[in-house]
Amino acid sequence: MAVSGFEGFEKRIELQFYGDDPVTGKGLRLLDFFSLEKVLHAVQCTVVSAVGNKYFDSYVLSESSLFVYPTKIIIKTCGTTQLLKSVRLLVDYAITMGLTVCGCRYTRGSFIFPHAQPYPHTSFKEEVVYLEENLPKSLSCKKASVMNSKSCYKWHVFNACDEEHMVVMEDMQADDLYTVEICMTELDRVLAKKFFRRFNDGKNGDSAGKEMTEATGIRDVNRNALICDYAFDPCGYSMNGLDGNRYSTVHVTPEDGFSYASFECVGSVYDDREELFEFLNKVVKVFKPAALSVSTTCPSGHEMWRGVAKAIEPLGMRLRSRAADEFPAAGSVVFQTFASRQK
Ligand SMILES: C[S@+](CC[C@H](N)C(=O)[O-])C[C@H]1O[C@@H](n2cnc3c(N)ncnc32)[C@H](O)[C@@H]1O
Repeated sequence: MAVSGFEGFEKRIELQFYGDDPVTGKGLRLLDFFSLEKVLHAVQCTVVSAVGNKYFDSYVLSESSLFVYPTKIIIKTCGTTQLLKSVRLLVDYAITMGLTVCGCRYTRGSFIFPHAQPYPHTSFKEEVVYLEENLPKSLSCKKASVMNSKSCYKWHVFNACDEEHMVVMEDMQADDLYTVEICMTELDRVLAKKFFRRFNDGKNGDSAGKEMTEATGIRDVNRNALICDYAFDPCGYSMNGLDGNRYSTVHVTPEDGFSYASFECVGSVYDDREELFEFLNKVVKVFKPAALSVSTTCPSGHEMWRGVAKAIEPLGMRLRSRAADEFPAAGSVVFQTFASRQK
């Protein structure tokens, strides 16, 4: 942990591949655990809990989460982890499995303790240079952007894709997927206390995690999800939810002074949107943050951000800023920030 406090804001990378054997259809899910551990060792985190289903494997990490699909991998890490060190290793492992990387998306908010971040996370510029040096040259359609807000929190996005597969990727986007990433700070103190373990509770990380999932209301966000949860000692909480081929994930740093919680989920733009808006509404109620940002990534033209704002505003949150940008193959990213009306 940094001398100052724990950095809750996560770094997130998503790598997309092609070349999966249609017979097994397992792709990256066949990567052995030893190799995954090597990747995580480079990033400086470990697996604390894991569960998979028919569609993907999910891992709760000592610093956030990892999701492995046949042709997609998503790693989200917080603290002072060196997430980008995973890129070269993953691309190389994938080659040995007959898979080729064709897309990369890196996103993060603004760190609370930027000076505690190690290379290559010392600045966004450094991160972009590092990504460009470690991704294959074939990912030539690139764009890096810092999306501003009225507060000190900004949204950093780097996107790269292979020109040859851009059409395929755009088709895949067109068929559907959105990602919603919420970052909450200055959590309600009473609610944040629920993410502290009781002294000598006689539980382990898994059983204490289960208890927190129920006691905090996180279990009610999506009752259909299979949940893999973990409570850290003396405080902190992480969970992955699996609902068919969709994941959701929650991470909590409850310490006063740098409290932070995040929620992320994926889905199809053709799903029932009311369900998503209900999830968002329930999650924000679990934390009642003073400040919140939401980044919505989806195929251009779907305007999911409108409903996202409508779900959050009735919870005593006022929209402070909105920024939008377009990225090759990834579609449109809309970054919205909100502040509690009570502040
Ligand atoms: C890993 S969790 C959740 C991460 C998430 N990105 C976040 O900060 O919201 C981080 C919380 O767990 C606490 N924690 C306790 N032991 C930890 C450990 N061994 N590794 C990482 N975090 C730990 C931290 O102090 C912090 O409150």
